[in-house]
Amino acid sequence: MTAGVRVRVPASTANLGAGFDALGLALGLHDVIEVRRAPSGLAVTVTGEGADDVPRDESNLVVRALRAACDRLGFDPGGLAMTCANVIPHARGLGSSAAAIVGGIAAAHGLAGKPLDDDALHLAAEFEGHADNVAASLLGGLVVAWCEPGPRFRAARVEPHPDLRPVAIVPSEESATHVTRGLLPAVVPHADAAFAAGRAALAVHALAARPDLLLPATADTLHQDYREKAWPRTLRVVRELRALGVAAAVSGAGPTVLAFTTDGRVPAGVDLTGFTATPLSVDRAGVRVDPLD
Ligand SMILES: Nc1ncnc2c1ncn2[C@@H]1O[C@H](COP(=O)(O)OP(=O)(O)OP(=O)(O)O)[C@@H](O)[C@H]1O
Ligand SMILES: N[C@@H](CCO)C(=O)O
Repeated sequence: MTAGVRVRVPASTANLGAGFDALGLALGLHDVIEVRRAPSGLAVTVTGEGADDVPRDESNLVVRALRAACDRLGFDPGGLAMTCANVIPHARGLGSSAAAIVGGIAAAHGLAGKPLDDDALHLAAEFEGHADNVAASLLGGLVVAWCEPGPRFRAARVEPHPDLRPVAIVPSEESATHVTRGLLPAVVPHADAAFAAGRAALAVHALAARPDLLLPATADTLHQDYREKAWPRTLRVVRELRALGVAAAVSGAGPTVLAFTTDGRVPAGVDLTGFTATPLSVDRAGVRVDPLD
Protein backbone atom coordinates (compact mmCIF):
# COMPACT_ATOMS: atom_id res chain seq x y z
CA MET A 1 0.00 0.00 0.00
CA THR A 2 1.23 3.50 -0.91
CA ALA A 3 0.71 6.79 1.01
CA GLY A 4 -0.02 8.72 -2.15
CA VAL A 5 0.32 8.71 -5.94
CA ARG A 6 0.79 11.16 -8.78
CA VAL A 7 -1.02 10.21 -11.99
CA ARG A 8 -0.28 11.83 -15.36
CA VAL A 9 -2.92 10.90 -17.90
CA PRO A 10 -3.06 11.87 -21.60
CA ALA A 11 -5.88 13.33 -23.66
CA SER A 12 -7.02 11.34 -26.68
CA THR A 13 -8.75 11.65 -30.01
CA ALA A 14 -11.20 8.93 -31.00
CA ASN A 15 -12.76 7.62 -34.21
CA LEU A 16 -9.95 9.04 -36.43
CA GLY A 17 -12.46 9.26 -39.27
CA ALA A 18 -14.15 5.94 -39.99
CA GLY A 19 -13.14 4.03 -36.84
CA PHE A 20 -16.22 4.97 -34.82
CA ASP A 21 -15.92 3.64 -31.22
CA ALA A 22 -12.94 1.53 -32.35
CA LEU A 23 -9.85 3.69 -32.97
CA GLY A 24 -8.09 6.08 -30.62
CA LEU A 25 -4.82 8.01 -30.44
CA ALA A 26 -3.25 9.37 -27.24
CA LEU A 27 -2.18 13.03 -27.37
CA GLY A 28 0.58 14.97 -25.63
CA LEU A 29 -1.75 16.96 -23.40
CA HIS A 30 -1.98 15.73 -19.80
CA ASP A 31 -4.07 16.11 -16.67
CA VAL A 32 -2.20 15.49 -13.39
CA ILE A 33 -3.96 14.00 -10.39
CA GLU A 34 -2.37 13.66 -6.95
CA VAL A 35 -4.10 11.49 -4.36
CA ARG A 36 -2.95 11.09 -0.76
CA ARG A 37 -4.41 8.84 1.89
CA ALA A 38 -5.93 10.86 4.76
CA PRO A 39 -7.28 9.91 8.20
CA SER A 40 -10.90 10.31 7.02
CA GLY A 41 -13.23 12.03 4.58
CA LEU A 42 -12.71 13.32 1.04
CA ALA A 43 -11.07 16.63 0.06
CA VAL A 44 -10.95 17.52 -3.65
CA THR A 45 -9.14 20.51 -5.18
CA VAL A 46 -9.50 21.27 -8.90
CA THR A 47 -7.47 23.79 -10.90
CA GLY A 48 -7.56 24.59 -14.63
CA GLU A 49 -10.22 23.08 -16.89
CA GLY A 50 -13.49 22.44 -15.11
CA ALA A 51 -12.40 24.31 -11.96
CA ASP A 52 -15.66 26.27 -12.00
CA ASP A 53 -18.03 23.36 -12.44
CA VAL A 54 -16.75 19.87 -11.64
CA PRO A 55 -18.06 18.56 -8.32
CA ARG A 56 -15.77 18.26 -5.27
CA ASP A 57 -17.70 15.44 -3.61
CA GLU A 58 -18.25 11.72 -4.19
CA SER A 59 -19.99 12.51 -7.50
CA ASN A 60 -16.69 13.74 -9.03
CA LEU A 61 -15.89 11.48 -12.01
CA VAL A 62 -12.27 10.85 -10.93
CA VAL A 63 -13.45 9.92 -7.44
CA ARG A 64 -16.22 7.63 -8.74
CA ALA A 65 -13.76 5.79 -10.98
CA LEU A 66 -11.23 5.55 -8.16
CA ARG A 67 -13.86 4.13 -5.75
CA ALA A 68 -15.11 1.62 -8.35
CA ALA A 69 -11.56 0.40 -8.97
CA CYS A 70 -10.91 0.09 -5.20
CA ASP A 71 -14.08 -2.03 -4.91
CA ARG A 72 -12.91 -4.30 -7.75
CA LEU A 73 -9.51 -4.63 -6.07
CA GLY A 74 -11.12 -5.37 -2.68
CA PHE A 75 -9.20 -2.43 -1.22
CA ASP A 76 -10.40 0.27 1.20
CA PRO A 77 -8.30 3.41 0.68
CA GLY A 78 -9.76 5.19 3.74
CA GLY A 79 -9.82 9.00 3.66
CA LEU A 80 -8.52 10.75 0.57
CA ALA A 81 -7.08 14.16 -0.32
CA MET A 82 -7.04 14.70 -4.09
CA THR A 83 -5.81 17.55 -6.29
CA CYS A 84 -6.60 17.66 -10.02
CA ALA A 85 -4.57 19.96 -12.29
CA ASN A 86 -6.59 19.84 -15.51
CA VAL A 87 -5.48 21.01 -18.94
CA ILE A 88 -7.60 18.78 -21.22
CA PRO A 89 -10.58 20.89 -22.38
CA HIS A 90 -13.94 19.52 -21.28
CA ALA A 91 -16.68 18.47 -23.71
CA ARG A 92 -14.57 19.27 -26.80
CA GLY A 93 -13.88 15.77 -28.15
CA LEU A 94 -10.42 15.37 -26.62
CA GLY A 95 -11.28 12.58 -24.20
CA SER A 96 -11.49 14.58 -20.95
CA SER A 97 -13.99 12.19 -19.36
CA ALA A 98 -11.92 9.17 -20.41
CA ALA A 99 -8.80 10.77 -18.92
CA ALA A 100 -10.67 11.46 -15.67
CA ILE A 101 -11.86 7.85 -15.50
CA VAL A 102 -8.45 6.35 -16.35
CA GLY A 103 -6.83 8.77 -13.89
CA GLY A 104 -9.09 7.62 -11.06
CA ILE A 105 -8.63 3.94 -11.86
CA ALA A 106 -4.85 4.36 -12.16
CA ALA A 107 -4.74 6.17 -8.81
CA ALA A 108 -6.63 3.30 -7.14
CA HIS A 109 -4.18 0.76 -8.55
CA GLY A 110 -1.24 2.90 -7.45
CA LEU A 111 -2.59 3.25 -3.91
CA ALA A 112 -3.22 -0.50 -3.74
CA GLY A 113 0.24 -1.27 -5.14
CA LYS A 114 -1.28 -3.18 -8.08
CA PRO A 115 -0.30 -2.85 -11.76
CA LEU A 116 -2.86 -1.71 -14.33
CA ASP A 117 -4.23 -4.70 -16.25
CA ASP A 118 -6.97 -5.84 -18.63
CA ASP A 119 -9.59 -5.55 -15.85
CA ALA A 120 -8.69 -1.86 -15.48
CA LEU A 121 -9.31 -1.29 -19.19
CA HIS A 122 -12.65 -3.11 -19.00
CA LEU A 123 -13.75 -1.10 -15.96
CA ALA A 124 -12.75 2.19 -17.61
CA ALA A 125 -14.67 1.29 -20.77
CA GLU A 126 -17.74 0.32 -18.74
CA PHE A 127 -17.67 3.78 -17.17
CA GLU A 128 -17.23 5.56 -20.52
CA GLY A 129 -19.57 3.28 -22.49
CA HIS A 130 -17.00 2.55 -25.21
CA ALA A 131 -13.29 1.78 -25.14
CA ASP A 132 -11.65 3.99 -27.78
CA ASN A 133 -10.67 7.00 -25.62
CA VAL A 134 -10.00 5.09 -22.39
CA ALA A 135 -7.75 2.58 -24.18
CA ALA A 136 -5.69 5.42 -25.67
CA SER A 137 -5.34 7.17 -22.30
CA LEU A 138 -4.40 3.89 -20.63
CA LEU A 139 -2.03 2.40 -23.21
CA GLY A 140 -0.77 5.43 -25.15
CA GLY A 141 -0.12 5.43 -28.88
CA LEU A 142 -2.67 4.18 -31.39
CA VAL A 143 -5.29 1.76 -30.13
CA VAL A 144 -7.81 -0.57 -31.72
CA ALA A 145 -10.68 -1.25 -29.30
CA TRP A 146 -13.40 -3.88 -29.48
CA CYS A 147 -15.99 -5.57 -27.29
CA GLU A 148 -16.35 -9.34 -26.90
CA PRO A 149 -19.48 -11.16 -25.76
CA GLY A 150 -19.92 -10.88 -22.01
CA PRO A 151 -19.54 -7.98 -22.64
CA ARG A 152 -15.79 -7.67 -22.24
CA PHE A 153 -13.99 -4.58 -23.53
CA ARG A 154 -10.54 -5.14 -25.00
CA ALA A 155 -7.90 -3.14 -26.89
CA ALA A 156 -4.66 -3.65 -28.77
CA ARG A 157 -1.92 -1.03 -28.97
CA VAL A 158 -0.18 -0.17 -32.24
CA GLU A 159 2.95 2.00 -32.40
CA PRO A 160 2.16 5.19 -34.35
CA HIS A 161 4.48 6.44 -37.11
CA PRO A 162 7.29 8.64 -35.68
CA ASP A 163 6.48 11.54 -38.03
CA LEU A 164 2.87 12.04 -36.90
CA ARG A 165 2.16 15.61 -35.71
CA PRO A 166 -1.55 15.97 -34.86
CA VAL A 167 -3.03 19.44 -34.75
CA ALA A 168 -6.08 19.99 -32.50
CA ILE A 169 -8.32 22.78 -33.80
CA VAL A 170 -10.50 23.54 -30.79
CA PRO A 171 -13.58 25.79 -30.87
CA SER A 172 -14.76 27.73 -27.83
CA GLU A 173 -18.14 26.03 -27.62
CA GLU A 174 -18.75 22.71 -25.85
CA SER A 175 -20.61 19.64 -27.08
CA ALA A 176 -21.61 16.82 -24.72
CA THR A 177 -20.89 13.33 -26.03
CA HIS A 178 -24.17 11.89 -24.76
CA VAL A 179 -26.07 14.51 -26.78
CA THR A 180 -24.32 13.84 -30.10
CA ARG A 181 -24.53 10.05 -29.63
CA GLY A 182 -28.29 10.66 -29.59
CA LEU A 183 -28.07 12.02 -33.16
CA LEU A 184 -26.78 8.73 -34.57
CA PRO A 185 -29.10 6.37 -36.50
CA ALA A 186 -29.80 2.84 -35.26
CA VAL A 187 -28.82 1.39 -38.66
CA VAL A 188 -26.62 2.59 -41.55
CA PRO A 189 -26.63 1.56 -45.22
CA HIS A 190 -24.56 -1.54 -45.98
CA ALA A 191 -22.44 0.42 -48.48
CA ASP A 192 -21.56 2.96 -45.76
CA ALA A 193 -20.56 0.16 -43.36
CA ALA A 194 -18.40 -1.46 -46.06
CA PHE A 195 -16.76 1.91 -46.79
CA ALA A 196 -16.03 2.42 -43.08
CA ALA A 197 -14.54 -1.07 -42.66
CA GLY A 198 -12.05 -0.42 -45.45
CA ARG A 199 -11.14 3.08 -44.33
CA ALA A 200 -10.79 2.12 -40.64
CA ALA A 201 -8.42 -0.71 -41.57
CA LEU A 202 -6.52 1.69 -43.83
CA ALA A 203 -6.34 4.21 -40.97
CA VAL A 204 -4.41 1.77 -38.78
CA HIS A 205 -1.94 1.14 -41.61
CA ALA A 206 -1.62 4.85 -42.48
CA LEU A 207 -1.13 5.98 -38.87
CA ALA A 208 1.44 3.25 -38.19
CA ALA A 209 3.36 3.07 -41.45
CA ARG A 210 2.02 5.15 -44.34
CA PRO A 211 1.24 8.78 -43.44
CA ASP A 212 0.95 9.48 -47.20
CA LEU A 213 -2.37 7.55 -47.06
CA LEU A 214 -3.87 9.57 -44.20
CA LEU A 215 -6.29 11.55 -46.39
CA PRO A 216 -8.28 8.55 -47.72
CA ALA A 217 -7.76 6.77 -44.39
CA THR A 218 -9.62 9.43 -42.38
CA ALA A 219 -12.84 9.60 -44.45
CA ASP A 220 -15.99 8.78 -42.44
CA THR A 221 -19.50 7.56 -43.21
CA LEU A 222 -20.61 6.48 -39.73
CA HIS A 223 -20.98 9.57 -37.54
CA GLN A 224 -19.77 13.00 -38.70
CA ASP A 225 -22.57 13.94 -41.12
CA TYR A 226 -25.24 12.65 -38.73
CA ARG A 227 -23.91 14.96 -36.01
CA GLU A 228 -23.52 18.04 -38.23
CA LYS A 229 -26.34 20.02 -36.66
CA ALA A 230 -24.52 19.92 -33.29
CA TRP A 231 -21.44 21.63 -34.75
CA PRO A 232 -21.86 22.91 -38.35
CA ARG A 233 -18.69 25.07 -38.17
CA THR A 234 -16.64 22.01 -37.24
CA LEU A 235 -17.75 20.11 -40.34
CA ARG A 236 -17.11 23.16 -42.52
CA VAL A 237 -13.50 23.25 -41.28
CA VAL A 238 -13.11 19.48 -41.79
CA ARG A 239 -14.41 19.73 -45.38
CA GLU A 240 -12.28 22.77 -46.26
CA LEU A 241 -9.10 21.20 -44.86
CA ARG A 242 -9.78 17.91 -46.67
CA ALA A 243 -10.37 19.80 -49.93
CA LEU A 244 -6.85 21.22 -49.46
CA GLY A 245 -5.43 17.72 -48.95
CA VAL A 246 -5.21 17.78 -45.13
CA ALA A 247 -6.37 14.58 -43.36
CA ALA A 248 -8.89 16.23 -41.05
CA ALA A 249 -11.62 14.52 -39.05
CA VAL A 250 -13.94 15.33 -36.17
CA SER A 251 -12.16 14.46 -32.92
CA GLY A 252 -14.26 12.02 -30.91
CA ALA A 253 -17.78 13.34 -30.51
CA GLY A 254 -16.65 16.85 -31.46
CA PRO A 255 -16.57 19.77 -31.76
CA THR A 256 -12.74 19.78 -32.08
CA VAL A 257 -11.23 19.16 -35.52
CA LEU A 258 -8.17 16.91 -35.59
CA ALA A 259 -5.73 17.35 -38.48
CA PHE A 260 -3.41 14.38 -38.91
CA THR A 261 -0.23 16.00 -40.29
CA THR A 262 3.48 15.26 -40.41
CA ASP A 263 4.58 18.90 -39.99
CA GLY A 264 2.21 20.27 -37.33
CA ARG A 265 0.82 22.88 -39.73
CA VAL A 266 -2.57 23.62 -41.21
CA PRO A 267 -2.70 25.67 -44.43
CA ALA A 268 -3.69 29.32 -44.47
CA GLY A 269 -6.87 29.89 -46.45
CA VAL A 270 -9.22 28.04 -44.12
CA ASP A 271 -11.22 30.38 -41.88
CA LEU A 272 -10.43 29.29 -38.30
CA THR A 273 -12.10 32.27 -36.60
CA GLY A 274 -13.35 31.06 -33.21
CA PHE A 275 -10.99 28.06 -33.21
CA THR A 276 -7.54 27.66 -31.64
CA ALA A 277 -5.12 25.44 -33.56
CA THR A 278 -2.57 23.68 -31.34
CA PRO A 279 0.10 21.28 -32.65
CA LEU A 280 0.45 18.32 -30.30
CA SER A 281 2.77 15.36 -29.94
CA VAL A 282 1.53 11.79 -29.82
CA ASP A 283 1.64 10.35 -26.29
CA ARG A 284 3.32 6.96 -26.66
CA ALA A 285 3.48 5.92 -22.99
CA GLY A 286 -0.10 6.15 -21.72
CA VAL A 287 -1.05 6.85 -18.13
CA ARG A 288 1.85 7.12 -15.72
CA VAL A 289 1.64 6.44 -11.97
CA ASP A 290 4.40 7.51 -9.55
CA PRO A 291 4.49 7.23 -5.76
CA LEU A 292 4.37 10.40 -3.67
CA ASP A 293 6.46 10.73 -0.51
N1 LIG B 1 -11.01 15.96 -14.91
C1 LIG B 1 -12.33 15.83 -14.74
N2 LIG B 1 -12.85 15.79 -13.50
C2 LIG B 1 -14.17 15.64 -13.31
N3 LIG B 1 -15.08 15.53 -14.32
C3 LIG B 1 -14.61 15.56 -15.56
C4 LIG B 1 -13.23 15.71 -15.85
N4 LIG B 1 -13.08 15.70 -17.18
C5 LIG B 1 -14.31 15.57 -17.71
N5 LIG B 1 -15.24 15.49 -16.76
C6 LIG B 1 -16.68 15.36 -16.96
O1 LIG B 1 -16.91 14.87 -18.27
C7 LIG B 1 -17.65 15.83 -19.04
C8 LIG B 1 -17.19 15.82 -20.48
O2 LIG B 1 -17.41 14.54 -21.01
P1 LIG B 1 -17.79 14.32 -22.54
O3 LIG B 1 -17.72 12.84 -22.75
O4 LIG B 1 -19.05 15.03 -22.87
O5 LIG B 1 -16.65 15.08 -23.34
P2 LIG B 1 -15.13 14.72 -23.60
O6 LIG B 1 -14.77 13.47 -22.83
O7 LIG B 1 -14.32 15.92 -23.31
O8 LIG B 1 -15.12 14.47 -25.16
P3 LIG B 1 -15.09 13.10 -26.04
O9 LIG B 1 -15.72 12.02 -25.22
O10 LIG B 1 -15.88 13.41 -27.28
O11 LIG B 1 -13.66 12.88 -26.35
C9 LIG B 1 -17.39 17.16 -18.35
O12 LIG B 1 -18.42 18.09 -18.62
C10 LIG B 1 -17.34 16.73 -16.88
O13 LIG B 1 -18.65 16.55 -16.38
N1 LIG C 1 -16.49 7.13 -30.17
C1 LIG C 1 -17.04 8.13 -29.30
C2 LIG C 1 -15.92 9.04 -28.84
C3 LIG C 1 -16.38 10.12 -27.89
O1 LIG C 1 -16.37 9.70 -26.57
C4 LIG C 1 -18.09 8.94 -30.04
O2 LIG C 1 -17.81 9.40 -31.15
O3 LIG C 1 -19.19 9.10 -29.51
